[in-house]
Amino acid sequence: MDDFKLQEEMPRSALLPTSSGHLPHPPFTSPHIPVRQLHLLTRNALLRPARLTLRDHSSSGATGRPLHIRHTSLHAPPRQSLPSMFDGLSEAQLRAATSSADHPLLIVAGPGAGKTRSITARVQHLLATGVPPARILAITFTCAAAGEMSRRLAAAAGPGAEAICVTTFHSLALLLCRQHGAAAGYADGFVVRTHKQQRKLVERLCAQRRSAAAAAGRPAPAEPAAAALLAAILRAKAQGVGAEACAPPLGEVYSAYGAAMAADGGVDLVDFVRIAAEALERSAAARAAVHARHTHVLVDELQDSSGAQLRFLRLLVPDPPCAQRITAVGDDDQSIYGFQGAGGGLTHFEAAFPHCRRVLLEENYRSTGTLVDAAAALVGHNASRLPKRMRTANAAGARVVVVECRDASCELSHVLRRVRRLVDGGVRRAEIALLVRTARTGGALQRALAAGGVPFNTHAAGHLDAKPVRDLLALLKLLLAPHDDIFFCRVVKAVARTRAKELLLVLENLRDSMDQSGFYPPSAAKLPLHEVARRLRAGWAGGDGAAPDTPQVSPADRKFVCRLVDDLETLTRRLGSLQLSGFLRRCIDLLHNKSLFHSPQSTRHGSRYLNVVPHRRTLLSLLMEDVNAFERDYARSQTVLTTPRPPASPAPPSLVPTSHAVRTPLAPLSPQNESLPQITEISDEALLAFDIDEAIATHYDEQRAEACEAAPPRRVAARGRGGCCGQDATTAVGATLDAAEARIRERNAGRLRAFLDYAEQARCERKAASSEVDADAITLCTIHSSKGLEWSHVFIVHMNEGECPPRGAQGAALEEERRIAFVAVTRAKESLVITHVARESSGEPAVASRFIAEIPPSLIERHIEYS
Ligand SMILES: Nc1ncnc2c1ncn2[C@@H]1O[C@H](COP(=O)(O)OP(=O)(O)OP(=O)(O)O)[C@@H](O)[C@H]1O
Repeated sequence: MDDFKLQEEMPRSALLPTSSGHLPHPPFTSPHIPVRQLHLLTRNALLRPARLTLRDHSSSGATGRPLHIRHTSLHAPPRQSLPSMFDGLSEAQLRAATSSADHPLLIVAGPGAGKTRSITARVQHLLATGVPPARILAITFTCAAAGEMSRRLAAAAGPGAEAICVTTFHSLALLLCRQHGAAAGYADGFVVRTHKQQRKLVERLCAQRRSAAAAAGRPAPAEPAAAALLAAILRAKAQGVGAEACAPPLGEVYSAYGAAMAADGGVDLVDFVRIAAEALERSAAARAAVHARHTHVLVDELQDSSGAQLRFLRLLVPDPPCAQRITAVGDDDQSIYGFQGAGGGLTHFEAAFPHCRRVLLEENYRSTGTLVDAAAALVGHNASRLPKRMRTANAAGARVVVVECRDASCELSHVLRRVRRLVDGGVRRAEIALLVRTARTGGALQRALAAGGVPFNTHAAGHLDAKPVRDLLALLKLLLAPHDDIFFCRVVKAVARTRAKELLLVLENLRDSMDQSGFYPPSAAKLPLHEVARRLRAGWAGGDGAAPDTPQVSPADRKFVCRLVDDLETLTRRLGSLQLSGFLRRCIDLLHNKSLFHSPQSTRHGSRYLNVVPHRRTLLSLLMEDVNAFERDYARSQTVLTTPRPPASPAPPSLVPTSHAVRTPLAPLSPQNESLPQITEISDEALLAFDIDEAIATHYDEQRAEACEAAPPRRVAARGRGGCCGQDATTAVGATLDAAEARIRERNAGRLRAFLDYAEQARCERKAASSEVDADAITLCTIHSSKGLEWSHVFIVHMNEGECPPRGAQGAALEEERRIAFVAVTRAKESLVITHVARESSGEPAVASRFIAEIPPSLIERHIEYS
């Protein structure tokens, strides 16, 4: 074979297809190369960032000879010669994937138009053009979407994709808050309040307002329910609207809510993004670090971003004249989180990045022609939307089946019959989905499916919502925030069970009396209950002054308090020595309901905690799946979101077991110890495998001897302690181990905090991890949870006025409801069945959803089912 060689230093962009899909004229030299080899060569150039020389191994053995490429053969731009990562992409998708990275790019696409595919191809394109994976930041809205994107990238781009930071808005903002929150006035140790805690706070504030009104002789203020007030506050926050801009009573409660959260050191999910944005706005150093770390940003599902998220996003990218390398993809017709303050993401993006280029993807690859037409007609009734024309080259397929059922029970049996018919006809259960607008209908369906023995998965399930898990999370939070009474009370309830209420009352009374007793140092602020317990325990043990006079504490309670305080201290110590999964198991051992972690997840019908039937996994195994998923993301986020470390130094003689890797040095030792081998910072992998208690117990003497051997004899002699195991050396090694333990504990605390943040976000998403999905089961989920997914056969159940849309929806709210219905319709690939009832369970006549009437009658096949 002739020798061929690529021109060295040729820009790889020269190998990329132009916007028309043609390969550009290449700056190659020399004669002949077969098209197949050219294809390979081009693909290699795209996939390998390094300079490329192709060698002929056919004749010359291992080293091979450099190959030269025939110039003319590259002129031919046949589609089949395009690199495989672009194979099958449409012209528009190709344009989206390969458009210049130096400009902001907005990909606007309809459902099933291949957004996910295009954004994955764009990442591949960036990698192929030499962008290091660690410089790429991909942001999604949910943990589940982030997991899906990671999987797709790994499948498409191989191991290199591991280093890409795929994260969610919340996770990224949280991490930046923890790292740079001080710039916005927030300490690292802030506590993330759960939704329930937020609601309770609003309830308390409302109660205070009522009491204040009663005390002043005024009538009680007329206020919406606490849940509605909280939703309004969170929505306003997400939209960047302050309390001062809201009318009473919302503005007043909002302002009191903010003050109470700040006093408490708590934040809610909306706060992260705001705090992170404020930190980036105020700290040029933080901004510079983020810009240097991530040169290319990609955002999926942009339509779901709120004003606060857009502001945050804008700060992740440098100002012009620097290149603004950001790509966002979204569909305004699928914006269904307006109730959380999202909306207008696409137009806001174009305003934030004025030089943004736009690519439109209109072809639907998912659904039949009939379904595409039905969906387009439905959403066409919305006034506020970007102009878009959905089309498909797919076959017309069957008409949409609309079934009017007598009532809810008739509807459920009808749906079940149709599902069975599909399965009996050979359809895989995994290809069927039942979509509902509300969890109430979902609960009824769940009961029907369970009673009918039909296996199903539900994306509304949440093992993180199970009580034992919430108890465990409270315990973990208490370890990180021992001053927090909310967590302490929950832990006491989880550990002491029936005695908890009385015991907490005793502790609260003791706290009140502490200042007067003289036994305890007076303090202006209330002592945290955990601190009260700790002081009691120390006093009873005779360690902290005289034993307190506490006749009101029964011997059993006293024993309980001592044990609890000791256990919490032990766990805090163990935090410095155990990997996360092991640590969680130790914590579970403390809870009275620990046996529940080892039994299969139970079913709770009819509530938002819908469940999977049959399900053999235990709560513990589900939790450990979360831990594993978290560990994968965390390890990656730590390497890609923090400042690069200096190169690893060779490991010195180790003071820890040799299996535990060691890296860069810790803070210098004190002068008298300086010649001892230094304990070094322990790597993440070592942290995972390292139990310092065990290490100290098992290896201390051995390590001490090693350390002393390593110390220069001059030093030991100078100390005059007569040998390598002298006091100085022992103290030095002990101090060094202490320092290492403290450092590991600090890092593990950071990891635990990040895990709690992760768990809270996953819980809020109310989405089961995809690993929970049973492959041979149909899917039952809310329409919101179905976003981004697709099935061959979809049922939308209970499409009635009052359900979809809910009662009273009008204007923007009605348009959002229509988009929700649109999302549901566009999940189907082949068939869609919509059911509604003629009579409510109360006996009242029911009305079919107006959205059904907005689908052209020619696309509908109607049935009536009253049997
Ligand atoms: N160029 C293409 N040729 C054939 N099939 C395609 C193409 N692009 C995408 N698809 C298929 O179309 C379906 C929808 O793709 P994808 O999930 O990426 O769309 P999407 O725009 O993210 O959809 P949605 O927003 O509705 O969730 C998938 O089954 C995908 O494999």
